[in-house]
Amino acid sequence: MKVTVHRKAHFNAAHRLYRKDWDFEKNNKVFGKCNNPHFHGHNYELIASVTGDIDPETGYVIDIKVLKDMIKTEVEDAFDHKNLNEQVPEFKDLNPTAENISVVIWNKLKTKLNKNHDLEVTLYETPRNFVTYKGE
Ligand SMILES: Nc1nc2c(c(=O)[nH]1)N=C([C@H](O)[C@H](O)COP(=O)(O)OP(=O)(O)OP(=O)(O)O)CN2
Ligand SMILES: [Zn+2]
Repeated sequence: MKVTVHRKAHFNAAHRLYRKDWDFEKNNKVFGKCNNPHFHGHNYELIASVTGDIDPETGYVIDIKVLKDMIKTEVEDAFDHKNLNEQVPEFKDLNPTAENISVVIWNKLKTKLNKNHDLEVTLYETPRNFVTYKGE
């Protein structure tokens, strides 16, 4: 019997969507206003969903406090109030789209979870734009 535990979190971050190997015109054509060199920000909302068996002793799939602390260390402390392109090493050569941010978050959290836990990340870039990634 598998149960999924969800934890919400949020962070504010700035980014610019562009490729360093494309000129400004091509970046503008593909990424539009998101290519603004002065960057822009989003209030990202994250849902980390951990699936596993209920431990018969504790009744937990995972202690939510543990998940909360993990998200704080791996995501909030690393991304909150940062310029993703310039201050977060994972995006030095990786466009910080919602898709890529979700994969980076998934990789960071997955290494901290028990092997028998499955993880799905849902990342809202805006209230209407969101992505999901579960490591497949
Ligand atoms: N597939 C993706 N498409 C876009 C991404 C992304 O990460 N993945 N990101 C962006 C920009 O970050 C952009 O800033 C999105 O915000 P916004 O322009 O506010 O979004 P909308 O135009 O959809 O706003 P609405 O108010 O919902 O119309 C663009 N594309
Ligand atoms: Zn954006």
